[in-house]
Amino acid sequence: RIKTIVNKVGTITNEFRVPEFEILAGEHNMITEVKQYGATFRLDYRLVYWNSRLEHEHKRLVSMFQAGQTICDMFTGIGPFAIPAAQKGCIVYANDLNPDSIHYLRINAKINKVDDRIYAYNMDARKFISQMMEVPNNEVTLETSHEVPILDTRDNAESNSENELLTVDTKDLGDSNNSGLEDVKGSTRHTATSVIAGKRSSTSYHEGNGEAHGTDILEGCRRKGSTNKRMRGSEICVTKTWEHVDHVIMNLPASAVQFLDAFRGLIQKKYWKGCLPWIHCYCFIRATETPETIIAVAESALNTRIQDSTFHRVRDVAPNKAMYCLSFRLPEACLKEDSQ
Ligand SMILES: C[S@@+](CC[C@H](N)C(=O)[O-])C[C@H]1O[C@@H](n2cnc3c(N)ncnc32)[C@H](O)[C@@H]1O
Repeated sequence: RIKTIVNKVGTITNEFRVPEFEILAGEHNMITEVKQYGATFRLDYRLVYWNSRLEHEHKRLVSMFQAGQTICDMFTGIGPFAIPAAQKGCIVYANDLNPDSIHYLRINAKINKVDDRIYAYNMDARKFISQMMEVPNNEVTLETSHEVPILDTRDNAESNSENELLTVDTKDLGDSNNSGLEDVKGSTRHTATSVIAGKRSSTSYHEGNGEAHGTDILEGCRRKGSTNKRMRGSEICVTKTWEHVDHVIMNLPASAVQFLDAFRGLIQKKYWKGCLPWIHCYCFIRATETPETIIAVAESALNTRIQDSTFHRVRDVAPNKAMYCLSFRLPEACLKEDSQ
């Protein structure tokens, strides 16, 4: 079944992290399908980033997520975190600057039948995360000129789906605390409000230790009764990203740490409910560096101290360079006070 044999040449230097390949034999066609933990990913190796060596890491991170949680994936690629997270019952806001990645993300969401749980965005990661956390004037609309909602869109990028409606059927929603839904339905502008499976926490963010009626940092915000299975339609309710996000994924190891400044004063304290999000920020550590070096850069970007961070060694990428995942809960000091 092998149709094309390629050799990776050079090092990745371009913005979209797309490697260069030379074709050694076979068809000059780089579109293929790969499988990871039961999900299928279609991609064109000439146009998008893909690395099968990250399979375990994709699996490890997604294993931390619970059904019903809200995930923001700032550098999603073709969706190797986003798709399994959605399969697990999370609602995922997935962004990438590369339009071809978003094209394949949408295709893959459909192939894996999770296009009702993934919202795709094609913009710079800083703009994306600030848009996610922006409280709309009337809590209804957001500026979404580059947004590509997967819901109700067609199979290919030529479908001009960017401006299509996101229509949300409100009739089965049991949660009465859904201001804005009426306006979402039929609105010509999509909001960051989305219908998700699972009951969301209605606890407000509390000053002090930053915990919302929780104990252990990972378990503290898990919703009661949530499982790893997809939720039933009858459990559908509504989330707003400016009120609560559970996890933020930042897999751009060469520079993700530098994007952490985007979180300074980003979340408005008075709207936020529950625990602050976990940030999973990938980075490279060279032989001359230590985890403390990276923490110092991260703290400088956030302009505050990070408590209880963990470093997970993902893989060695070169003799003197390893890829790590730095995980921590966003510090309380990053919240925007009412008066700011
Ligand atoms: C290392 S890849 C990771 C992709 C995917 N998360 C994975 O695990 O395969 C990084 C991705 O970030 C995207 N990217 C690079 N700069 C970006 C930016 N400023 N904003 C948003 N995405 C960006 C690239 O197009 C690429 O798809």
